[in-house]
Amino acid sequence: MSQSYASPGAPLGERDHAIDLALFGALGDLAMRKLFPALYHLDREGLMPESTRIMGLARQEHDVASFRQQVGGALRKRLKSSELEDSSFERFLNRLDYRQLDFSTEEGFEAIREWREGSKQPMVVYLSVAARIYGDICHHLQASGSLDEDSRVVVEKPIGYDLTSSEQINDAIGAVFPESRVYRIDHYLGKETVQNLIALRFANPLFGTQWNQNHISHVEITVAEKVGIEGRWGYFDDAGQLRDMVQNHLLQLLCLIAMDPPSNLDADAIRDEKVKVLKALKPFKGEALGRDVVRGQYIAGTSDGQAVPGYLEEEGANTQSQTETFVAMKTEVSNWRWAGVPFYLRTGKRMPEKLSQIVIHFRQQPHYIFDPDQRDIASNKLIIRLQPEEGIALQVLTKDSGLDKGMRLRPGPLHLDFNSAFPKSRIPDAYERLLLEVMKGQQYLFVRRDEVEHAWRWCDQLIAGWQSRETPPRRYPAGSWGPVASIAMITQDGRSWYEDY
Ligand SMILES: NC(=O)C1=CN([C@@H]2O[C@H](COP(=O)(O)OP(=O)(O)OC[C@H]3O[C@@H](n4cnc5c(N)ncnc54)[C@H](OP(=O)(O)O)[C@@H]3O)[C@@H](O)[C@H]2O)C=CC1
Ligand SMILES: O=C1O[C@H](COP(=O)(O)O)[C@@H](O)[C@H](O)[C@H]1O
Repeated sequence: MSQSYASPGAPLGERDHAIDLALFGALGDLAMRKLFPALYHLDREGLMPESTRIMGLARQEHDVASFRQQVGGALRKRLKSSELEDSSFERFLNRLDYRQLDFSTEEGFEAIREWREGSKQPMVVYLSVAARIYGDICHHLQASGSLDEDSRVVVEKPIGYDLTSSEQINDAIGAVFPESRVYRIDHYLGKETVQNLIALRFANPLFGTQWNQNHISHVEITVAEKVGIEGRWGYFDDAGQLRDMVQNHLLQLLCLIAMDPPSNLDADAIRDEKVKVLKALKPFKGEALGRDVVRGQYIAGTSDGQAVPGYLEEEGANTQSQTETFVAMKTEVSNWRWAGVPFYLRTGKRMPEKLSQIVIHFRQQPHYIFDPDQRDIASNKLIIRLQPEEGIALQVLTKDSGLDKGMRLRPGPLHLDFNSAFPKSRIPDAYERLLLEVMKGQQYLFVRRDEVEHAWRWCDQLIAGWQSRETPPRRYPAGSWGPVASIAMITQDGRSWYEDY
């Protein structure tokens, strides 16, 4: 069943979307850093109905009091003191319950059925654990009679390691939950600016008419991370930056830029269009692999002026690893709208700053009448900044002011900075929005099974190409913008990565 993107429902705070949330992996990194703070904010802002209950589940021994204390400590560490009002804090902690459980065996799952007995609100099962145990948990929930026809499941990325493993995981989830009740998280879809992309593209005729190969010369998507591996070497080294970031976040951003207008704002209408883009992504063949893709791995360098170790010196590292911590590539969406328009993607760990942005470069005027020396700057750019400061800027050309300047052009932004444009509204974290949509039963911000699988199909052919070539990743110092080859890759087309704002 598809869900409406547009239907606003009743006013905030009055909607009937109370749930019983069973949070598997409640003591893990994601739960403590992201999920509990997001749930707390929803509660504090009056978006969590009174009867909502939250059950934490994990392997460690805790009673309810010590679990609440642990979550309370995590909230205090992560939230501003102005966000921690006593009444909201107490109310939120009082919603929490805890059961110690080993997810790999059925024993103990009846505790969830007992917790649910008599409850009239739907259960949301949030699997904040490694994907390899999603199937076991779903099976045990069903076998213990804990589910009903309204129960939903939320699963984290990455779903699998390649197409085959993702199909196995999706089959195991699908044996218990129909697709209409599966919420696959890609937290980039919950970011404020990503939401705005849909509004920008489909509510502004100005862009609607220009959004194709006749008017756009190329597109850049950069997701640069300042952090390194953050103690997740074991997970990351099996994955690498392509599986960790490109397969999901960057391809989702690319889909939202490249997709055709959906016929309406229903979840499936949007997802159908995204799937068409994924199917049209050009595979890398033959020499394109060496020419259009750059893999990198960071070596020791600096971050914020402090010395930091290289990837192979991180805690727990295997010193022979060839895993990439950086990828840059040039790809194309092979369809009528985008034929001949390169999409340049790059993402890496230990880059100089945290920066996620999309830059749409518009073509130059067909006939140019200004100073020939300024030809390079003479094009419009639309810059969509996801983080750190969310905003949208349209770079336009005006005349440089001053009597001595003649008809000199000057690029300048028409700039919408969300923080200054809407100073009273706090920009919510992606997980707040996603959790609220799960509570409401809206699927438009979640990834459908076929999207995940088409994305894997495309990544698998790239990884197979890498494996057949056996080329080691190129080194780049921590604190730099990646291997020089990634700059050469775009320069060979007479372009450069956009680094101003
Ligand atoms: N952390 C992040 O920033 C991100 C995480 N994700 C995804 O979110 C999910 C969770 O990640 P993360 O929080 O980092 O993982 P963690 O390993 O930090 O947390 C997992 C939690 O699940 C518990 N657990 C694992 N196996 C069992 C079991 N068999 N029985 C009972 N409890 C178990 C762990 O308990 P114990 O500590 O006892 O092992 C721990 O509480 C993963 O799918 C990950 O890929 C996605 C994006 C970002
Ligand atoms: O999913 C992941 O995302 C984070 C980056 O997320 P952001 O919201 O901070 O941009 C990344 O560090 C992590 O490796 C990856 O698993």
